[in-house]
Amino acid sequence: MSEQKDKSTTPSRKERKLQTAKEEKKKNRGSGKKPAAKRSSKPGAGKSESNQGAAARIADKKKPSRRPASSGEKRRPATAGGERLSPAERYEQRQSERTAGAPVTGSTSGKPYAGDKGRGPTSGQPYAGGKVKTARETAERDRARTAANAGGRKPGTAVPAGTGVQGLPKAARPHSEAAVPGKKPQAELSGAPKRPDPTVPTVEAEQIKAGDRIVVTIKRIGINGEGVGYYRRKAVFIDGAITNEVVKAEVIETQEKFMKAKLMEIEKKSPDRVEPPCPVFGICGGCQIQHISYPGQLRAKTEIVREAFSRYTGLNDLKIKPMLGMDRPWDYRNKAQLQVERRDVKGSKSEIVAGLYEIGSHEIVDISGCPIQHPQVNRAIERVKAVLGELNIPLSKGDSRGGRSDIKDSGPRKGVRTIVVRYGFQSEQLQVTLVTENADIPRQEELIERLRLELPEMTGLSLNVNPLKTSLIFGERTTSLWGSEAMKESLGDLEFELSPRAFFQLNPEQTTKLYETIRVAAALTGKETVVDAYCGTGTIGLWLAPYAAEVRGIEIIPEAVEDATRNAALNGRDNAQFFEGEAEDLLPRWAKAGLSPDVIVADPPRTGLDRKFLETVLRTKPQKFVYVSCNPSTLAKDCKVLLDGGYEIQSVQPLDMFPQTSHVECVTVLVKNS
Ligand SMILES: C[S@@+](CC[C@H](N)C(=O)[O-])C[C@H]1O[C@@H](n2cnc3c(N)ncnc32)[C@H](O)[C@@H]1O
Repeated sequence: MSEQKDKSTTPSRKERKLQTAKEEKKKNRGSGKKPAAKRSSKPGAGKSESNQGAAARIADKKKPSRRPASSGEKRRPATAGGERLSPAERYEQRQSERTAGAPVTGSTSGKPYAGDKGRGPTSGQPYAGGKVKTARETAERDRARTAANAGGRKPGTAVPAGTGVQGLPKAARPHSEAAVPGKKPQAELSGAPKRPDPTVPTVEAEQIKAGDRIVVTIKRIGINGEGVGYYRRKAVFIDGAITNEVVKAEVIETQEKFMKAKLMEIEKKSPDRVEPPCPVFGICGGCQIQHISYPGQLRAKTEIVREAFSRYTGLNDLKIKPMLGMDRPWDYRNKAQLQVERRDVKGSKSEIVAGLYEIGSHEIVDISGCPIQHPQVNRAIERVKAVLGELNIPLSKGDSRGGRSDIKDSGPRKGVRTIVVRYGFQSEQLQVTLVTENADIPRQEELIERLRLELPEMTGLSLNVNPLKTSLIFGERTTSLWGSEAMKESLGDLEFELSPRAFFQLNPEQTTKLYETIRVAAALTGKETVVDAYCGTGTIGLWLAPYAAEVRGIEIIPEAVEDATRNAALNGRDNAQFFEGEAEDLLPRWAKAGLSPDVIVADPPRTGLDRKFLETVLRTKPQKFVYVSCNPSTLAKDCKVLLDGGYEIQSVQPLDMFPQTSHVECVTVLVKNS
């Protein structure tokens, strides 16, 4: 009994320790200090209080967000250059800097190139214009997904994000610098397949599974802007990695001939790496290579062209002319086609979001203030959004009255699905087209009145009806709601009228360089018959007409052909005629009827030339074939057919029509073998 009493009144050693800790906690409460027991259990115990405080501040600074990281969320530490942050984290970090009133980093407004600092807003305002909430949501979801993926790896190969290859058990390390201390990581050698080092444990490419981590040296930039390296001769595609970088990446997909991997860490950073200025870079699918300096982009694109020709034609030492770039590779797009959605916002009614689909999904990413679109285009999009919201015009997405396209059987889809805005850099005219599921838009008079008031530069408002669930923006039917359906724009000495559905090059500054390159390449003497295939509104044909005997254009969109015919008259080019039809159908018919063009210029969509069209070229044998292409792969494949059919390549001139994206335009001249 007494013993029992003693036991209950005399604290045990464990209880005493607990009591001391409790007392210390109580003492420290208010001062913010951690209990000594806790402090001493950490490495670095014994540091002075001021050191502890400094360490805590640095850690705080490194937090990309002011929001506390949710439990279970794993954060990769940011290096000084920020290169370990995912785009979503980078976005969040920048957002918190901006909210804190810090200047927007990297503004080189008015300077040539983005330089190594990237580019801030030319207008001196943040890009997102305060309308970044939706992008932030997407960024958060992206981070949550990353955290979820990190938790779902297989035991044995799983390593927490940030631990890199060293976190793998030795046997599972595919290319581990830890495998043989002091040795160069084998993966650094992996790009150039060399004899395997027998002292390094190796894992064959076939054994690699999703979730494994590998170290790869990036050899080049691929056609979609991804870094391309090799793991034991197998190609690895890694988004966000740059040529000559050594990166740690987590495999996300394995196929027989290639793997896809996610960039985890950069071991050796390229001097071409810059901070992408756009907050939604890496989330929105619009740009792919904002993280590469502009000179680096031009080099990468030249390599894309070289690689395509080498792969598809076998021409390994083809001479490619120096890329024609821009002095200021921003604000260049004269047109935006953005999907719209009405979203609920806590505490207020709803907001309208306009943007592009997130990479690999049907979620719209808000791209307000897009840095590659002309500021007038951005401004017009904001105004149209505001008016649609103010008048409560039904939208096809996220609008219960119209049915929701993202919810099955939620009713018919009715309402605006896309806003299309095109701005004339020379004419300063603005064309606005709303693409809807049906032509039945309510409050049309008010809509016209409000838009005219908000956008005095608007010269035409049209409605295009596209009821189909398709990736094509426009439907067949366009009606003018107000003003002139076609807008005016000029290039060089030429004036053009452009209907809403008609193609017009997106980058006017580069377009004049493109057309001049074609003119010089065609080297016309005034005697030639020229075919302008895939002619759009007749721009190339009309550019060449003064130097040719006759120009015939072919175009599939009827309104564009009408524009081209009007444009010929407008510019007094009476030796140019334009025809509606498919190039692969009309050219053979003309050839059959006896037409024998001296020069054919073809500027097809990304899919390239139709086989029937190519066969007709080989049959009619023009002296010169000028191939204008925005897709090096289809260009090179089609050139192979022409090379095999008796042509040779005279010149390849790449041109940067789409800075910050991986797209590249090329003018390739083929001549008949003598
Ligand atoms: C890349 S754009 C070039 C337009 C024009 N050359 C220019 O510089 O503005 C391609 C054009 O080909 C048209 N097109 C697409 N498929 C076609 C086909 N099978 N036959 C004729 N034209 C076609 C498109 O409507 C578009 O106007």
